[in-house]
Amino acid sequence: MKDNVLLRTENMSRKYVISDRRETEIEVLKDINLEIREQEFISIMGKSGSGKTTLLKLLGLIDRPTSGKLYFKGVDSEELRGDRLARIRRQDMGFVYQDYYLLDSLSVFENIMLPMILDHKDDKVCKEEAEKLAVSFQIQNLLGKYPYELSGGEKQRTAICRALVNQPDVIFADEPTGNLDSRSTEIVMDVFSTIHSKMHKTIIMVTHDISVAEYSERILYIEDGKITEDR
Ligand SMILES: Nc1ncnc2c1ncn2[C@@H]1O[C@H](COP(=O)(O)OP(=O)(O)OP(=O)(O)O)[C@@H](O)[C@H]1O
Repeated sequence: MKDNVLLRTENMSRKYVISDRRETEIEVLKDINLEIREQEFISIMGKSGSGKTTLLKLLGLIDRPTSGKLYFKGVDSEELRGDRLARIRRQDMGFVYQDYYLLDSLSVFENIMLPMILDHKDDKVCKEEAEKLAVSFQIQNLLGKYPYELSGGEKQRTAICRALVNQPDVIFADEPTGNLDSRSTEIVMDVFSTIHSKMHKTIIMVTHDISVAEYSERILYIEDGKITEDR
């Protein structure tokens, strides 16, 4: 529901140990305090290596903080493990990446349905939901094609349909326009705007492109692992 807190962090940090001779520790995220509400559209910006993807992975429960707290819908992420964590990631969250990660051996239709198939949903329901999304994002004429036959923008719209098919609350996107030309970027960002304004999803997106970030309502800037601006 709009305005409910979806994700909250308290002094969340992430260190990595680099396996050189001295086992050097680097602190990639430092004491992040953040509240993200349902139905917000947020961009995370910052220089290369500033910690954007690390933050996205922590918020998407792919990685874990090394200290501090992260709460998803009020539940301490430390309590989320095993089947419960896998279910949340499959059903409550959708992921979109710069490189699409579509399976070339499956058709566009099968790629979109994949998360539902993995969730053992009814065949007819899978097909209906995938078709509905394909129509919404104007790729219904591509359903029988294979990913290697698509343009970058078409691949990304397929990946977005796949991320939405289980009707998640939140979409995490890591540089979703990073491989696209300006025309395809515009089409894909219009899709994200629709997902936000008409489908009422929360969107958390990493981008280094300010014109892409301007589609969102809130921009977080990260510098050396700290949030330096939140506007
Ligand atoms: N698994 C890991 N082990 C060790 N260091 C890591 C690991 N993952 C990331 N890092 C380091 O953490 C820092 C932040 O990485 P991150 O990928 O979050 O940056 P980013 O802001 O997304 O960068 P880019 O814009 O280049 O993708 C970098 O210095 C990176 O080398």
